[in-house]
Amino acid sequence: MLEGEEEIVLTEHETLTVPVAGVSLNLRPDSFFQTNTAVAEQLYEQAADWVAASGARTLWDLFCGVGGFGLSIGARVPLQVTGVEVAPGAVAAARQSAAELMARNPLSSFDFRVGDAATTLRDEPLPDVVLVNPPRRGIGPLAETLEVSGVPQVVYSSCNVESLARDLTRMPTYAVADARVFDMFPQTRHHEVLVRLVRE
Ligand SMILES: C[S@@+](CC[C@H](N)C(=O)[O-])C[C@H]1O[C@@H](n2cnc3c(N)ncnc32)[C@H](O)[C@@H]1O
Repeated sequence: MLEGEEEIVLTEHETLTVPVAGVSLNLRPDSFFQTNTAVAEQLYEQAADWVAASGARTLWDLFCGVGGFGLSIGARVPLQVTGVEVAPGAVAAARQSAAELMARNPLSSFDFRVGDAATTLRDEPLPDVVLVNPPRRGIGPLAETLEVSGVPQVVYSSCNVESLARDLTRMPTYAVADARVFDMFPQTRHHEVLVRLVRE
């Protein structure tokens, strides 16, 4: 703000609340959020269907952003959810949403941490399902880590089929059990793909 200018406060709220798939997500200016809320809801619900059917009790939500996957799945399925995200503002938003969800629906527990998805949980007991939703570059070295980990199931949400295909070649002991395409970016050549991988 320049000297002499008057500060105009548009809102006292620090977050924008968006209802998606049974949860109220808190968004901040410095946090990623899916560009198409209606399609994000379908994406989160499909992931929740797969996790519910698997009988999982523990879930890692890696590259969790403001927690959309973990919170919406945990709102439907009793789970211990651990989320990891590199952006501190997004983690603060996820923690706020988790506290609000648990106050009205204490079905699951949530632990959102700031850190690198590839390394933050390396000393923790493995979960039943790892969900990954990386940036366009894909999961990189985390593919090899998952390959040797023994995690029975991975749900991979990707906005770039090229990096998805590259990452899957690094995880040969996983077979694609289900896959679904989402028109997240209408009238572009881009789309979101959700894949369920099971260890053979
Ligand atoms: C495609 S967004 C997914 C966000 C979230 N899953 C959702 O549904 O809104 C990818 C996220 O990964 C985060 N990220 C990028 N590199 C990371 C890393 N090395 N470790 C953890 N998170 C990372 C970004 O900040 C971004 O929030």
